[in-house]
Amino acid sequence: MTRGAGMAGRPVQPGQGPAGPAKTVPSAISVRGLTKAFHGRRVVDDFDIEVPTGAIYGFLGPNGSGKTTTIRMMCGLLTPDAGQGTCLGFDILRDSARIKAAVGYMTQRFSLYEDLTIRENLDFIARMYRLDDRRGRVARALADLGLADRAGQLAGTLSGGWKQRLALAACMIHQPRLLLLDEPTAGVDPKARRDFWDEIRRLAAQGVTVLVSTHYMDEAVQCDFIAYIAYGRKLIDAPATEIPQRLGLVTWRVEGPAITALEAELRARPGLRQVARFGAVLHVSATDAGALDRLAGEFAARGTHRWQRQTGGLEEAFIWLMATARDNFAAGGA
Ligand SMILES: Nc1ncnc2c1ncn2[C@@H]1O[C@H](COP(=O)(O)OP(=O)(O)OP(=O)(O)O)[C@@H](O)[C@H]1O
Repeated sequence: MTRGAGMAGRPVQPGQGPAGPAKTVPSAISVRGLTKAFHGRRVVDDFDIEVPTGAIYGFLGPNGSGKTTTIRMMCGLLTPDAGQGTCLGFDILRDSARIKAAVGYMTQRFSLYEDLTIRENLDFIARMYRLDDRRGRVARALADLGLADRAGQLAGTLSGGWKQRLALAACMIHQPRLLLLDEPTAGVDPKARRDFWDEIRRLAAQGVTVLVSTHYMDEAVQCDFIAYIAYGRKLIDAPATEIPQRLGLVTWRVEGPAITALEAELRARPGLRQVARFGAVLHVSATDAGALDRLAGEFAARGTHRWQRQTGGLEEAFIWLMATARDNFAAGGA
């Protein structure tokens, strides 16, 4: 699935063969068999992926599962022990300098100068990249992200949400075609999160491909595709909307009085199931549809609560995945 109909017919990238009219857009990333070991321990194992141009691709998984290492290898920032592929049409093993020049990287921590103004920070980054028309680029970056009115403000005095906007503006100033986001909205208020993701969607619609490494549901639900990684292996890789179905997750929605007491009772019942609270409603999910349907039937027969079977959503799937995985730092392996 390629986001943004306007993308069709973009020229084929170098290394992908001759550009002809109306060619389909090549994948932004196409890698096979990526493997990496540190100190004899394999932290990424035989990783394959195709990332469509303009997609927002989420990388989920427990701490230490290999998400960052995988992303760094795909973008030519780290050399794999084995495997091959292309990123933005460049060979990940041979052309890492060209890939790096086309990638914007937004880390979790604010890494700009707090005692420089917004404009000075952007100008500094533009100098680092030795960009032409610095003044124009900085002005456009300020305007695009709604920062023009605040250009003279010291970066250190900005709120979390504005700092994040500035960080995004800074990592887009060289107009990268691939954006790497590492838990980009951690610790940012909900309104700023939404604004941030609106901006990311706008960039994706223009053809910027976005890779997001995250532990947060709010960020996962913004992604078009999700790859779930544990112990260095990709366990699931699918369009976000298909993830619940891939897990085989069935969900019952429960409404009614004294929902907290019911939640406790359901949690106390043996069997592998998930009870997630969404306000005054419970979502009870499991992969064993038969067992869950019997449980729902038994509780519904009491007549105290309304039980409705529904298709599992990404929220339930995300909670399921994160709950079943432990941190992977201590994982053994070859
Ligand atoms: N340069 C390195 N040298 C040695 N070990 C490393 C190095 N980089 C990563 N590791 C180890 O590789 C494993 C995978 O790390 P990685 O950062 O890729 O995981 P992650 O899924 O991104 O984790 P997190 O969600 O905590 O950021 C971890 O056990 C980590 O300690």
